[in-house]
Amino acid sequence: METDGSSLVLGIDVGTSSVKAVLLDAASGDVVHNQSRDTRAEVQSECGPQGKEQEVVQIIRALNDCVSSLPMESLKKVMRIGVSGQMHGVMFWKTNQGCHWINSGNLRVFEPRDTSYLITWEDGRCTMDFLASLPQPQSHLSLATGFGCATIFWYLRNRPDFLDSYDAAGTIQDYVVAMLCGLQRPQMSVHNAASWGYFNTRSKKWNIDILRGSGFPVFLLPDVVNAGCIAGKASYEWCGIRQGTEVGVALGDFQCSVYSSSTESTDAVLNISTSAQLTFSMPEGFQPEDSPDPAEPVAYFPYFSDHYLAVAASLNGGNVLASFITMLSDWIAELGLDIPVSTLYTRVITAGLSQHETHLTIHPTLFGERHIPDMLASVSNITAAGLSLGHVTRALCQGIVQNLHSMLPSSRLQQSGVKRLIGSGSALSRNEVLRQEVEKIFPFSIVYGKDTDSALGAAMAMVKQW
Ligand SMILES: Nc1ncnc2c1ncn2[C@@H]1O[C@H](COP(=O)(O)OP(=O)(O)O)[C@@H](O)[C@H]1O
Ligand SMILES: O=C(CO)[C@@H](O)[C@H](O)[C@H](O)[C@H](O)COP(=O)(O)O
Repeated sequence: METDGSSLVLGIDVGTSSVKAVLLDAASGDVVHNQSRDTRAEVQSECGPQGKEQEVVQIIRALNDCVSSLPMESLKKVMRIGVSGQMHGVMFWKTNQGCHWINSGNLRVFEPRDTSYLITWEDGRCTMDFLASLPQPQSHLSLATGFGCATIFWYLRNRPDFLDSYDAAGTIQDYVVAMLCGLQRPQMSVHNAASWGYFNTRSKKWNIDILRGSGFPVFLLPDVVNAGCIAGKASYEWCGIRQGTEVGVALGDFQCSVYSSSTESTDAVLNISTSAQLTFSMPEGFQPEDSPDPAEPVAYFPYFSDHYLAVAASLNGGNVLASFITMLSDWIAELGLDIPVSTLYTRVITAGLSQHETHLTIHPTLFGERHIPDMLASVSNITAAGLSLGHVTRALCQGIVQNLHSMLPSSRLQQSGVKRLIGSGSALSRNEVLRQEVEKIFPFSIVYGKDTDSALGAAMAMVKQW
């Protein structure tokens, strides 16, 4: 990218709990501003507690608010926009009718129109029996519940009328790019296509024949392009960013968190946000085995320039702590009291810090794991002396880190040449107990990034021409 010393790149991350935005000075590589907003978008799913859905209007309002709170004079200098977000999920809309552009104060913003909810990566509606009834993908990645194609198959088999209302689909971040650029057909990067299932990362093509043969609505599959490509230009001025600004195809959030934080090939990245991932980069030329082992906790996801990342992607990260806080908050309310959630986080973390060790053992897999969906959470070694808030918080944080470590142990990282661990994600940066547990278990030097890592990675990927 040509820079004149005043060019800024906007990076956005549409996460499961919050949206983040950073402004990166393309010439110096400095972050000049950043913002985040909680989305609070979760809605009841028609599938009951197994379903995990989010209100798209709520997410986009948080995004508009987050971006427009950046300084106006800086937004006017934005030359490119990079977008990342929560992978695997799917939402639906109608071509050319997915949003309307409105005035909000003196700014132009877009509002979703007649879209579905976003069915997220946390969605559990596809049982093992249901997944076993689907055609075998031709991909090195196993299919799991919460993956876009599995969710579309679920609608096809259980609510075919639902799909009749739509002719376009994508992840939430693909939707954002499609709306910003007014795309006729959504585009999807190989990062997000791989996260939907039924995608072959070697040929970079959907398993069209297999899908079509099972009656899958293949017209809903976005056009796939390489990560790092430009998807189009902003069709309107947005939050003060000028019309015509280039917008990159949406990227995966975990690839972007690695891109912003890992500087050496011998780095591993541990990201804890709503979910958690431990990942390192595979050497150039690495190609995964053609077919997956469903019991293997480490998967290989496409990165940039035909590289792969080995990743242990846990479904149990900050969401486990958030569930603990919700449980406490509900109990407190039932007892007739009221403590704000932010105060609960602070007090719980303070209590955990005062308890350095515990014999209490919490296996925290409230949400199962993709390689063992039926293994739920458990607590053991409970003694009367180990019931304080400090013991429980310490054991919970220890459990989250140990669970991830059991999926990708230090020994395997060392054998792969890892020498340093980079910690990222706001659940980690805001929780010292979690950081202490990371430092106890991993025998590497550890460096912490900032909580806008994926948004920063999305911006950095747009500075570099892939
Ligand atoms: N006040 C807080 N203090 C510490 N941790 C928090 C606080 N609020 C939320 N969290 C943690 O941060 C997680 C969400 O992180 P975030 O980076 O916003 O997620 P995402 O990138 O998935 O949108 C929550 O699941 C929770 O564990
Ligand atoms: O499952 C994977 C990768 O396979 C995930 O880790 C991937 O990064 C997803 O986007 C996350 O689960 C959601 O990200 P976040 O909102 O927790 O940051």
